Amino acid sequence: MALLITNIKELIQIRESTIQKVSGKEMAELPTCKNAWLLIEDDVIKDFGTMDSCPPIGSNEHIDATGKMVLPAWCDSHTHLVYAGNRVQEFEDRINGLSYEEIAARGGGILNSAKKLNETSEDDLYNQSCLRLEEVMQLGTGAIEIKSGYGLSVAGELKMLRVIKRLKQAYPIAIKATFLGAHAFPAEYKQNHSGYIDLIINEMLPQIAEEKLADYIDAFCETNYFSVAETERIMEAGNKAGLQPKIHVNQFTAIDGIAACVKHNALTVDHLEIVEDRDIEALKNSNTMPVALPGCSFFISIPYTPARHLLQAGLPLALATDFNPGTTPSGNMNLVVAMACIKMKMTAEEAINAATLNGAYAMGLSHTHGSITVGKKANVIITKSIPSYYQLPYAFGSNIIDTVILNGKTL
Ligand SMILES: N=CN[C@@H](CCC(=O)O)C(=O)O
Ligand SMILES: [Zn+2]
Repeated sequence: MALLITNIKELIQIRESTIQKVSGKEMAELPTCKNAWLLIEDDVIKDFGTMDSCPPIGSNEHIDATGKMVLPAWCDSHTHLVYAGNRVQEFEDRINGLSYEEIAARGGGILNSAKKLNETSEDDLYNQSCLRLEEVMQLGTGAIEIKSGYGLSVAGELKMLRVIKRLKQAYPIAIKATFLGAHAFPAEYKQNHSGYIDLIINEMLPQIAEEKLADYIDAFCETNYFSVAETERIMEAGNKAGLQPKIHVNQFTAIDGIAACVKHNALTVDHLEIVEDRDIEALKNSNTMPVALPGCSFFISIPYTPARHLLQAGLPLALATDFNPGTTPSGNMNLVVAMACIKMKMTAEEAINAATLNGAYAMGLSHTHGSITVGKKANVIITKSIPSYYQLPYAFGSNIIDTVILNGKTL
């Protein structure tokens, strides 16, 4: 089954397969091809070029993309899309003056979501999660990471990860699962941190590894959550079980967690709203990808990740949504790209690189996703007729998407 897209005004993010991520100054370059065609065969990109070399339409399915642009589907490397219910009440409390930390200290926040999740059946949780996944696919996301972390009990964490497994089997989007048992300490372990970490390492992890339910391991390394030493225990155990770390760190405070993450070969360090020079030094010459989550900064009014400092230091950066009920109830990568340009002063080229190729790297998927490359998955967005790709951040909030194609099939 082949699909030929012709007369593409601009084919965006065309790369050789050897490029797995872009860093520093390289992020300002977004290779494109004007007046282009793209041939998709089954679920992969077969070839592309300029219209003067366009193959005949013949028996291929055909889309005429006159005036429209084509880019790789978004790669959202950090979400908590599987959750039960919502936290609208806390949103109202914050409007009325409480901070995220104050709400968490009163037993709200992550523990509130954990209570709801443990009272929800697996089927109900799956059905709620399907709706969110379908929504983000329509918004152009073609690869996504989903975390556990609202179970905080053996049964709850396994329930979340089994739901993620069912989503993987049911949808054409690429999904990576991350085990986030170390998201918060359940109330009964508040005075017994090592007891809860023992539960994670000795009870949860072996079952998760046995059932192959997770690809990565995560922890919330933060003041009042998991200390650097506690996070190191989690990372060590994860690495031993074959789960590479992807860690929440530097969201509210800088406590030298980033250096520890690099030491333990973390694939990503995520949030980084508060970054010290020593954090940047720790990331230099490492394979660890920093991930910014501007939707979280926007929603709970905290600083934005200092993208310009990271890029000036020659580091790469990925952008993701952080879709979750507490700090970011939105999985819209288009809005994330716009916020990165508007609030973090990233150029559209940098933001698109961060939300595609570098996002794919942040899920270990850059060999198959994140760029228009012969042999990669045919996951593309066809835009509406737009004057330039700057329309995306400029007309923030407008829907510029005409068609989403995942694994070669139109949604
Ligand atoms: N910071 C930790 N975890 C989530 C928020 C979780 C919640 O509030 O439910 C985040 O990435 O922002
Ligand atoms: Zn998160």
